[in-house]
Amino acid sequence: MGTDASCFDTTSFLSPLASILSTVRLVKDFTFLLCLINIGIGLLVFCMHFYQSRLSRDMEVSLVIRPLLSFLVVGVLMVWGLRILNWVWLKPKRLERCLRQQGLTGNPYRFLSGDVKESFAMNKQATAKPMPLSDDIVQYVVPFVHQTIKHYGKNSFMWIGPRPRVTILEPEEIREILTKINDFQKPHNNPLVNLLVSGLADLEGDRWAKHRKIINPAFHQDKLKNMLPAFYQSCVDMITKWEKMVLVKGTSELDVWPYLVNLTRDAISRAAFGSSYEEGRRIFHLLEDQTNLTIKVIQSVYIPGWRFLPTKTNRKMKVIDKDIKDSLREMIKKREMAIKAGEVSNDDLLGILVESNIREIQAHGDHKNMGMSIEDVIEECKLFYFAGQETTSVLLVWTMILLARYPNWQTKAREEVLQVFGDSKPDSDGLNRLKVVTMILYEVLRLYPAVVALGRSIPKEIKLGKLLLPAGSEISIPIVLIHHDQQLWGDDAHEFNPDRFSEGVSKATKSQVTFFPFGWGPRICIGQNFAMMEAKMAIAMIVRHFWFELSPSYAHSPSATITLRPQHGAHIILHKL
Ligand code: HEM
Repeated sequence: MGTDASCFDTTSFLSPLASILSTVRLVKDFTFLLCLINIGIGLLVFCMHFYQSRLSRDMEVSLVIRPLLSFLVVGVLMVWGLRILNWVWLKPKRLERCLRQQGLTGNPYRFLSGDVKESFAMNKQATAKPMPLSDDIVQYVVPFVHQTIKHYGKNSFMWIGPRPRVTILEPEEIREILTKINDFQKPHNNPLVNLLVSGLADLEGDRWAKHRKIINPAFHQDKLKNMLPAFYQSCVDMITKWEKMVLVKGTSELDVWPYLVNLTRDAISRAAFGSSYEEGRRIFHLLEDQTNLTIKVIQSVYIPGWRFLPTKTNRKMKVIDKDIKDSLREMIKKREMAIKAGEVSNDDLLGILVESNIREIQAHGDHKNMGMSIEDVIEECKLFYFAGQETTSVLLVWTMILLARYPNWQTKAREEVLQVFGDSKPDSDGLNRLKVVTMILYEVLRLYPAVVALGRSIPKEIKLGKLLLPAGSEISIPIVLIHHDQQLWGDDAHEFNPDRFSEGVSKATKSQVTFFPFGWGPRICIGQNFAMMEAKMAIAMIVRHFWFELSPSYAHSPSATITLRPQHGAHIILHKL
């Protein structure tokens, strides 16, 4: 599924969201936090007075209780005060000293908000109007990171509120961070984001390993083959709509973005829930409503515990959450029973996941703890939607935009597709043989990575190259910057040139970690083959049916809002072939 506010240094897949949200709210939240503390103190004092008066009236109280109560209150206040002081000032200053002593530079710590305000302002300015039609997007997509590196150099850090975040650009260090997953963990700053997504992308340690092991089989290449009909049907539905549009004049102008979003939503609904597709779709719609509500809540105010208050939105969210969980629980139970009774073939993600879970439990002598609980499976199903849907639609939309801008590559893709499939239905062998289409998709992922940055937290002091990173600091790996680095990719780093992948990824990267749109190491995206298969199917079907070009009304504005979306859509003119 942000770092500086704009760039979504994320942590988990969804951490882009987490980071943005946490940074946005920070300043406002502190005010609210103080209010809460004040109210708490008020209540405490009131209770004290109440007790004191009762005690003195009723029992002519002992002189022991009064000082004891006062002592208790003062003690609690002092502990809280110190904790807050440490959080907002002492700790950030200590971390800052530690980083500066090692030669890292960045803005001085600004009370509580750090670089957040500036970062947001720059982001707002960068997306206020469309950028020129070029693929040199870094300064528009992550303006604050770009400016920080320009000003302070590559060894720099920035402030996400009171947390310093060190930017890492060296491929060897990136390799180390993404390999040592227990030392460099996903940031878990915002509990509200867990309302939306938990599961694999958010777990650590043994629980992560257990879930990954059980979920892995669902994404094996041989299982993905069985999901092709789901991808195919979703593409046919979209192409049929487009064909109707071009029927009369042979050409039509449209914003393809919402159609591609719909395509990937349909594809994941079918692939995840197969026969229960309609119910799956309903759940995904509920999840979408839930996402919007959560974003609204988090962006306006964040108070610890706020989500438990019975506000209108909170109540609505709870109803949706219950609806989603009840439906998923019902579906999962039915599946479990059917699988145990040997009734269904398990071609969809849910079936394979449930089956793999049952196998894991049986392999450990029916020990339920060795598998995932129903609640765990529910969270993983929700995650498939989040992690898998938006990212893939982003890949497709930038592919269409770039192929519209580079008709020579569109022609090459079409020629290859026609040569491999002719008029027949794309199958998995054929999709695996699409070399040009694969090169194009890689180059799109290089220039426009759906996830623009990864984030990691440092739970314990750790050495990284020459640096000794203090516990409590964070790391940002700005994927988009590394993908556009001229020292790593050559002078044409900002240009669309799929040829650079003609001999595969290892050759193009010289086996360095310089291309990692799906992450890298043990926590690499579990759905990358799923996404690539779906994207190849969609692009193959589109280029076979249509020739397309950019509409004059297209406004180029890549914007890192959760993922790297086209802010003003993707206006394309379709021509029937
Ligand atoms: C173009 C499409 C996609 C892109 C660019 C993408 C990108 C990523 C990235 C960068 C990560 C690593 C995050 C990190 O290390 O902090 C990730 C993790 C993950 N992705 Fe994807 N993803 C895509 C499609 C999918 C799909 C289709 C699914 C599932 C249906 C999926 C499920 C996941 C999961 C579960 C994780 C967490 C893995 C773990 O922590 O073990 N992704 N993805």
